[in-house]
Amino acid sequence: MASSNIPEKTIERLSEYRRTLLSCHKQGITHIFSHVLAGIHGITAVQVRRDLMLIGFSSDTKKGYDVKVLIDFISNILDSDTVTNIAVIGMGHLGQAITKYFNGRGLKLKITTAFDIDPAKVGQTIDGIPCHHMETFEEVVEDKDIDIVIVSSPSRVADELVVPIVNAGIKGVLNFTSRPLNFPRGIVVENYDITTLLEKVAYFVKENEENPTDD
Ligand SMILES: NC(=O)c1ccc[n+]([C@@H]2O[C@H](COP(=O)([O-])OP(=O)(O)OC[C@H]3O[C@@H](n4cnc5c(N)ncnc54)[C@H](O)[C@@H]3O)[C@@H](O)[C@H]2O)c1
Repeated sequence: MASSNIPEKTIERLSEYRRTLLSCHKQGITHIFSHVLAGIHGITAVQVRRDLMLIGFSSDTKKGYDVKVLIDFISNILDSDTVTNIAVIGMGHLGQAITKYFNGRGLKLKITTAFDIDPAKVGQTIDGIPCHHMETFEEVVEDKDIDIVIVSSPSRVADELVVPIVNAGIKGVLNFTSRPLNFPRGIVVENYDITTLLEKVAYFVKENEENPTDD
């Protein structure tokens, strides 16, 4: 996906660790051992320590990691200095669900804008987000300083969105349609196809049933 010294899977785990750490911090927990963090995420303590070593974090004390220090350390790696503005393309069921879920979480990522073609949605404010027509995509992206888009349009129109996204200078795309999208180098893209993921789960369930293990 992106060019980075830190592997993609580690980045995903760092984001997951941070959510756990934030929840600990909220509960007043000040320290956490690597094996506890590992247990919560269903991985080994070695994996947690390896991930944290990769980002240069090594202040494991007798009491475990300092939760607040680790949150700040991971945030320095994951977050930009400023808020990153995100737009949703296709403000239907999924687009609205993602917006509701995501905003108000105090992250450095914020969905600020939506695009659609439905006259009933264009010009409206949906869940606090103004919805613009796709025809105005390039100018609105520039005006609202949008860096990332979430594609939740119908799959059949996903291909048509590639050129406008590139032309508008979008830097990252999270695509939820069942149509995998490719972009020129330099644009980070993650295709999240729920059917593929579900079929993968079902396959391994079948495998487990056919070849049960003792543990
Ligand atoms: N709903 C889910 O749980 C779910 C889960 C995983 C993936 N998906 C995928 O997400 C996508 C959206 O699903 P949904 O259920 O929200 O559909 P939906 O029909 O509720 O929403 C699609 C929205 O996209 C808009 N749209 C149509 N053409 C457009 C265009 N050219 N540019 C911008 N917007 C356009 C429509 O007006 C509508 O508001 C689909 O590709 C679907 O396969 C949906």
